[in-house]
Amino acid sequence: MTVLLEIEGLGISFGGLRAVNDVSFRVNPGEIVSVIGPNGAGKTTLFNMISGIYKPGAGRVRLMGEDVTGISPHLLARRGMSRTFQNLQIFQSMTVLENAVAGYHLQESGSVLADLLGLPASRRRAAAAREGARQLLERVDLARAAEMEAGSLSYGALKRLEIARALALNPKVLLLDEPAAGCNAVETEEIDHLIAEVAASGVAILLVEHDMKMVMRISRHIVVLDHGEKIAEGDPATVSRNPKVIEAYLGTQAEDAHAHG
Ligand SMILES: Nc1ncnc2c1ncn2[C@@H]1O[C@H](COP(=O)(O)OP(=O)(O)OP(=O)(O)O)[C@@H](O)[C@H]1O
Repeated sequence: MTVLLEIEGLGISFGGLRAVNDVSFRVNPGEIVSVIGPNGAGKTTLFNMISGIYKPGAGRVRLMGEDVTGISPHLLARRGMSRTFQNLQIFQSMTVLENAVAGYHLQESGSVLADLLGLPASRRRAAAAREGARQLLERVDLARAAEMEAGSLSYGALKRLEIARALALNPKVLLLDEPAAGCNAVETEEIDHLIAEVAASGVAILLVEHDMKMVMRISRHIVVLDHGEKIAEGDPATVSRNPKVIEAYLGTQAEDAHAHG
């Protein structure tokens, strides 16, 4: 089977702090892999290295076998990796449809001048983007909200809109940064279904998520970080029984209790 995303020995330091050290794992087509770990474990930093926001100090990122280490996020998007952000990147005063259309801009190779002049090729591109965006909204169950202002959507719907926008690039690999953060149980379940459906279409999904129930429910494979190191990986049942994992989580609870008590 083709490995879609391969992380090998990834590491980075900030000043003297090793935020991530020697982390390796793979994500295959159709797989949902989650990265978990206590606060400050290095999850966001790892994500930022994979998605080209930080240049790794060590290690390689391979996308469909090609070395893409340190390539900028928009070039990665064109090569088949797209991501969502923990803090929503939705344009609140635009309509839901316009937000979905915005997802197509990264894909466009035509010139800005051609767009300004309204040349036939750019008009065709705009029409295709609108049509694609409508289909995406169907897929994330937001078709009926297409003409609404994005700012008026519920939080769960906004999260689905953000996933729709990432899907506009037709990614092979999708990185989701806390897709269920701030969502209630019903919204989380809707996002669960959407992620499972996207994975079933063959996309490799990597997610960082604090909602442990969701992680255990939907992940095929879990990578556990603590203090920047990979301390365990495996299927949900194996990982949740691992003494190192239990200790890492209980350890932070004890530190928190100490800090607050
Ligand atoms: N830009 C930065 N400069 C300096 N230190 C950083 C930077 N980004 C992260 N760190 C440090 O690196 C470590 C890992 O942080 P990171 O945010 O990746 O953890 P996390 O697992 O995502 O945490 P959380 O669950 O709280 O989001 C922490 O000690 C953090 O303080």
